[in-house]
Amino acid sequence: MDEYKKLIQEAFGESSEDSDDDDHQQQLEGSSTVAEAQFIFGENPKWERISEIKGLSLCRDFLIPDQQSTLLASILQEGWFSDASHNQAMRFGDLPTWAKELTTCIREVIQYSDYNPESMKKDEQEVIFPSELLHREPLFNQLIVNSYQPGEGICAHVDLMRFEDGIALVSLESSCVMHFSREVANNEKESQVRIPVYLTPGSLLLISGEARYEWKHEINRKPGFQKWDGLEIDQKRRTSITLRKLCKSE
Ligand SMILES: O=C(O)CCC(=O)C(=O)O
Ligand SMILES: [Fe+2]
Repeated sequence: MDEYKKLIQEAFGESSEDSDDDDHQQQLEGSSTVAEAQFIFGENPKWERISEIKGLSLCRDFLIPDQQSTLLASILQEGWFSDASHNQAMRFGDLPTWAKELTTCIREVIQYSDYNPESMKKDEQEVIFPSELLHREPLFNQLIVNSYQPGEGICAHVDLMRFEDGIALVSLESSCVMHFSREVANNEKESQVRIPVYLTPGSLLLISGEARYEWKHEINRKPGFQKWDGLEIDQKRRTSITLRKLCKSE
């Protein structure tokens, strides 16, 4: 992050870190620059490793509340969910401007976080997002927006093989617990390991490698599943954005 700050100061002078609400509001609307990324991510976006699952990284403070509102407004403006019976929208190829902007933000938050690939061992470098995936063009060309009403979830699944490795998931509105699960052989008996991941509004979850191919993920709304720190989550509407890249042969 220090390198990043130096870069911004060189390019835009000391005052480039000053920001007000208007600056925040504009981030997802216009084209992104290095300076803008600073406003979006605040000082130090922190990454959490989900230690049991290789290839799963969570950045809880990816979008500040103003950014979450702007992003949600852009989604609502698409009109996809104006009919209450619609709860999912899909786009392929040329994504809406706000989704391209979000993609730029995702690339930048990975590149400019405290995490420093040069000083890491090879296997640690894979923790956030493999660099060959981060530098592909486009990073993502498929988008799904899900709008979940209280009580709605998604069954355990591995994302389709028609999508490449490297998936990003941004959460808005109500928090939820996503469970990652897989079967393991234990003394010749199969058992299931299930790891809960708490997705708060504005968080970014990156899924690659083992997390993408060897673990299923689900949002189970049955009683007992939506609990965190012993407390039942107050479920309201939740909106999620999934960004992926289609395999070339498709
Ligand atoms: O809504 C979510 O957070 C997950 C969506 C998902 O798993 C998918 O679109 O494949
Ligand atoms: Fe999925």
